[in-house]
Amino acid sequence: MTHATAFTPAEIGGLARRIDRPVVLVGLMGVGKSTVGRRLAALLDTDFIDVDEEIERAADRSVSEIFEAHGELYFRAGERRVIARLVEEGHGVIATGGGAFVDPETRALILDRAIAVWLDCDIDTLVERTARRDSRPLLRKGDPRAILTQLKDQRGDAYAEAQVHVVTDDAPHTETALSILSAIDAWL
Ligand SMILES: Nc1ncnc2c1ncn2[C@@H]1O[C@H](COP(=O)(O)OP(=O)(O)O)[C@@H](O)[C@H]1O
Ligand SMILES: O=C(O)C1=C[C@@H](OP(=O)(O)O)[C@@H](O)[C@H](O)C1
Ligand SMILES: [Mg+2]
Repeated sequence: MTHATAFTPAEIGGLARRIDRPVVLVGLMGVGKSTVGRRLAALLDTDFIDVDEEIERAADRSVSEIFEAHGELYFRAGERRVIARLVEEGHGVIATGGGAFVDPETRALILDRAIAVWLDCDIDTLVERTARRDSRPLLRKGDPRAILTQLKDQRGDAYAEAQVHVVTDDAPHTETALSILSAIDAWL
C-alpha cells in the first residue's frame, strides 16, 4: 500500500537533516530498491549508490558473469566487503541486492550503522518486473515465480529485522519514494 504523501520541500529538507545515517534499501529482487532508491536520493538531495553496480565496477564484470565464473559464495564475499565500505563511507541512499541483508554480518552492520528500509510487494508484481531484464542469475535456475516464492519464505525473517517496513504497489516511483520518506519520518 502506498500513500499519496504530501511533503513540502521545506519538510523534506527538515527530514533530510534528521537522517544522520545512510538509508539502506533491502528486499526481494524486483521490489524497486535500485530505481526507487535513486528517486529517494534525489528527493533528499543526497547521493545514491547501488551495491550491484559498485560490485560490477570493481570486478569489471556483470553480476551474472561473476556468478557464472566464480559462483554465488564468491559474489557474497565481495558483496559483504563492498557494503561494509559503502556504509563506512556514509552515502545517503544505498540500494542493496536482494540477498545482501540475509548475510548475518552485513545485516548486523546495516542495523547498527544505517537505517534499513524493507521494501515489500506481492509475488505477481515481482515476477512481472523481474521478467523485463535477464540480469538476475538466481532466477535463471528454474521457474521465477517458484524461486521468488521460496526466497520470500526463506528471507522474510531477515528482512523483517529492518527498522522500517514499506509495502509498495505499482504506484509511480516518486510516490513510492515519498511513502518511504513518510515511514522514515514516523520511525525517527
Ligand atoms: N513502484 C514501482 N512501480 C512501477 N515499476 C517499478 C516500481 N519499482 C520498480 N519498478 C520497476 O521494476 C523493475 C525492477 O526494479 P529495480 O529497482 O531494479 O528492483 P530491485 O533493485 O529491487 O531488484 C524496473 O523495471 C523498475 O522500473
Ligand atoms: O536476491 C538476490 O540474491 C540477488 C539480487 C540481485 O539484486 P536486485 O535485488 O537488485 O535484483 C543481485 O544482487 C543478484 O542477482 C542476487
Ligand atoms: Mg537492484
